[in-house]
Amino acid sequence: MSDTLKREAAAKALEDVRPGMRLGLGTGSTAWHFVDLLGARVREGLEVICVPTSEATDRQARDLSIPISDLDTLGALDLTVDGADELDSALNLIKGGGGALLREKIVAAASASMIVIADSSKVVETLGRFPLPIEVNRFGLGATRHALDGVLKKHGAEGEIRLRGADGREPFLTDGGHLILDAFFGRISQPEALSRELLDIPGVVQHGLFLGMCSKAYVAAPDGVRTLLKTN
Ligand SMILES: O=C(CO)[C@H](O)[C@H](O)COP(=O)(O)O
Repeated sequence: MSDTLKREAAAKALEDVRPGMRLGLGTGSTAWHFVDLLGARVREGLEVICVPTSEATDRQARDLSIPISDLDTLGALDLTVDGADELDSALNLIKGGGGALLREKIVAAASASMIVIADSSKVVETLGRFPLPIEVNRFGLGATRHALDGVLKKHGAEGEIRLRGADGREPFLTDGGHLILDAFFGRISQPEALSRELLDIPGVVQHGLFLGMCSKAYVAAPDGVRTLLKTN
């Protein structure tokens, strides 16, 4: 997606921000634009308090003098604005392409509402074309992979599981010091069941399926920004 479209979706989400809000700040190239635009509003006098979902967003927000706090202090948030790798018409999401899924899910779950900003290429009929990021503990990786293989098979996965960043280099480590396994499903026809089965594996810390968490999405296309609302 072009930076212009990312910025347009981000600008639309900024219209939902009210003075005094406790905000969750997402991670990724689309969320970057939201934080950038928010920084400009804060410079103009908007008062908000924010919890970033990654070290990268934390740095960006601090550089822009956006007031930062944490969930230990605030406990709950009013709104989180974040990007997504895929979203369907029920506003179920795949997230974690940037590796921040654990903090993103903790922050979104602590928020009264979550808005996703994305371009129309991220909208899919069925989730799963984008490889599902699964955050796992380093300990017992072989056993975790073995258990995951069984879950992938049961859910008719079209592809395999890949350790992120492992091609000849050190594997990618999340902000929490965990590994990411990317699982190539092709299509995920039973996301709720899959979510439960993944979380039943002890080595799985969290996965990138965000089900029923997003209340609204701003989807940018060359002919404008569409608003999608959660229906149920
Ligand atoms: O989940 C994420 C990071 O963990 C991102 O929100 C997702 O990867 C989308 O990123 P981008 O806006 O760069 O396409």
